[in-house]
Amino acid sequence: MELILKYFPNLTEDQINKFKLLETLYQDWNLKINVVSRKDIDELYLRHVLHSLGIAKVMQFKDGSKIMDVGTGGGFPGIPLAILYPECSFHLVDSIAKKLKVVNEVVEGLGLTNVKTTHTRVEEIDDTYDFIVSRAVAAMPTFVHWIKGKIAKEQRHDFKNGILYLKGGDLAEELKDYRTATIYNLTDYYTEDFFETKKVVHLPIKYKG
Ligand SMILES: C[S@@+](CC[C@H](N)C(=O)[O-])C[C@H]1O[C@@H](n2cnc3c(N)ncnc32)[C@H](O)[C@@H]1O
Repeated sequence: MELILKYFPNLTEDQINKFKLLETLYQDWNLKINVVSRKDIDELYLRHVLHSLGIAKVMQFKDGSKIMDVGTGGGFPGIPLAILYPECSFHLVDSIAKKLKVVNEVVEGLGLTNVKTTHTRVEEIDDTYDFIVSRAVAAMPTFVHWIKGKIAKEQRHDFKNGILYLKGGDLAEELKDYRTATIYNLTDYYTEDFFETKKVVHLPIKYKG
């Protein structure tokens, strides 16, 4: 938890309590339904919470923003972002029901009122969002295809509406067809070795009505 405060020192009491409670909730639920690997649960704050919040280091969501987390799995990056941005609404989507069971329990345990979850493939979602966030779900071309038509028209941020994807490694090949993509190295914000190869990719997506 100190790790979170090191990089996000202005959290409210309520946010601190929620971040603290995450560990207990994930430990309990992970025993029943394994959604986070054993190694990762021991380093929940580094590998999951801080990593998810990397998106918030790159850009800040304005109050009232609508965000979808595609392939949220156990709730990452959606849950940590929902704690950080209580005035934004988050839609967490996954095609595997048992993962969402854990997410729903965590959302309830935290008392988060700004999160909704849907058990479906993202292709079936019929709504629009300011931003679509994700981690470890699909290569960019597939992902872009899936989220077609799901980006809102109205621009409310300096960052253009689109995708904010947590990715790692060499992205040159994967992103070669996306000239408008910008890569942000998380090492610019975090000093822990874990972030050495970790990045946030921002890909603006044009609204197609
Ligand atoms: C490797 S896990 C990553 C989970 C989480 N984002 C994380 O980083 O911890 C990938 C997740 O994407 C989900 N997924 C894959 N394709 C999907 C699709 N088309 N629509 C919704 N969820 C999908 C899977 O069910 C799985 O839970």
